[in-house]
Amino acid sequence: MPSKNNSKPSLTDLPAFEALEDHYNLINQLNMRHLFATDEKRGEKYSIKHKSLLLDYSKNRIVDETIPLLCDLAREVNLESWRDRMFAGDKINNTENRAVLHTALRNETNQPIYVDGEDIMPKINATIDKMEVFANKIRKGTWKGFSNRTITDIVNIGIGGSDLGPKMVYNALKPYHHKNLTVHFVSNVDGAHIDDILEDIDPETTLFIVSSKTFTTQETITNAHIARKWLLKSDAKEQDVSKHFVAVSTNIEEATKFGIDADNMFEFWDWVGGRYSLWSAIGLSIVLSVGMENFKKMLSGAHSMDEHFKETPLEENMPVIMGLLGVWYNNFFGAESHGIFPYDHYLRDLTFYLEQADMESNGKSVDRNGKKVDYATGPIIWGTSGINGQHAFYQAIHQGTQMIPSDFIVSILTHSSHQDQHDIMMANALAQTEALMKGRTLDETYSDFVESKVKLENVEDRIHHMVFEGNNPTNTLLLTKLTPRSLGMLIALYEHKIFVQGIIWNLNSFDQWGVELGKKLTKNILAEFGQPDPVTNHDSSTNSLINYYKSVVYGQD
Ligand SMILES: O=P(O)(O)OC[C@H]1O[C@](O)(CO)[C@@H](O)[C@@H]1O
Repeated sequence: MPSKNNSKPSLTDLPAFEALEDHYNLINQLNMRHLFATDEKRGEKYSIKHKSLLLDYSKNRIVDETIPLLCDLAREVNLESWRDRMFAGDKINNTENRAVLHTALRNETNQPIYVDGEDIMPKINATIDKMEVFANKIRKGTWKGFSNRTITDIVNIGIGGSDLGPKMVYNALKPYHHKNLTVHFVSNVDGAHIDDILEDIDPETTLFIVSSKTFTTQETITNAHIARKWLLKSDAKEQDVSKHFVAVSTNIEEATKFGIDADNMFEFWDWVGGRYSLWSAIGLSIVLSVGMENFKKMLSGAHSMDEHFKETPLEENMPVIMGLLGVWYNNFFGAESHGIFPYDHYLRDLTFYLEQADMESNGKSVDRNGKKVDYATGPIIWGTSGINGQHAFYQAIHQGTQMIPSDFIVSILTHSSHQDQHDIMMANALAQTEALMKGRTLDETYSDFVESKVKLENVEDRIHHMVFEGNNPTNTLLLTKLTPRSLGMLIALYEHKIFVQGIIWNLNSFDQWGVELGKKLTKNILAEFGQPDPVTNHDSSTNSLINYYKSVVYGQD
């Protein structure tokens, strides 16, 4: 058994962490209501603007000393040097010996970035050019299917990072879609998912993109084979497959084995993590839909957030502040989850995307040296469209026993023609963060009744149910308008927030070993479904569940 390098002190032993503990003990009972009442400038003071993105973090349980102390912690763990190493292409993904360079994919400056002595910018640019040429053919209708018809439907087959990012962006950029192209996303290995889509499309006018970093993911490869068979059940012949299938992968060998032409392959590289890959060729479905010009605007927005992250002092740095506030609640207040609530219909998939981005990155319990941590790491990320959440789970945020820090994300200008509806949504978002911060005291609850003149039976018994403690932390992120550029900024903001937290927690945020064991056991169980005898080699629960399944489906006892 190899020994672990335990020489580095734990996060909780660092002087800056201990200073934060003392600070927490001093201020954790303070109420934000009081803090707002005693500082008229609080809202303005605790906000950061970067281009069209405004972060108001004033409704957090902080005082003037808090952010500097959190920044001391960031400095003590060398956040700035880790950040610079990431941008420079150092192999900071130590368990896979890989660089972490999704930022290179949006490196507008085109300054060389080296991996193993090779400048990677020329190959990034070549792939972008290849994507553009291909996308233009589809978008202009010059690429023809086997029966000489133009393509009207794109099906992206992928899962995890090869699905969530492109799907989230596709939905977010609806106003920029090509009018004659619809993109569908298949991820689930449940045949019902692909069936639902195949039912609505025509093999003569459909293009499949098989998107898989590894090209070995069971769900994706299974779905890709189903799609291929479906195509060949029409009048299409083997030689027509290349007109209807393209691949996006780092594994050219496997994609070739699947039967995809080299001309129809769009490459990316092992220094792009799956959940950070929407900026790469994995974004092909986005380019097909919104065009390369808009895709480049999204890259440019992300690049501007990269520059902000690299160049702004920690105390005014948006991703740093968001990351550190998360650490404040996680490690000091004991919050276990973090809510993401977009108040924008087009951003409805953002939370799902961030669940993977955040939890696959920082949901870890050993540090980058393999040592078990003795502090909390990545929180549970959850949420949905805010306005829907209000009528579902906000009850628990307002009056439950758990602290749930959350982000409210709102676009000021709407793409919709219904300004009155947009006003309602905006007012709701602002009202929620105000209510979460302020709460409503017992006295105020009484006065509200008196004012409203509502006669309630047994007010005395009920009144306590109507009190809101408040003091619930929120961030408000305002986008001037949801555009390719502001979307790029927003996504990069969260990527860097996750990075900041990973560094504080001393994690490798760029591997995902936690997904492997389940994949391995799936293979064993799948093989056992085909065996005639009952299985006995698992625990008694798994044995009986497998045997029950086999008896119902295959009639085996
Ligand atoms: O793009 P691939 O290699 O098919 O992987 C899909 C997803 O599966 C994972 O490896 C998890 O199993 C994710 O990290 C990744 O985004």
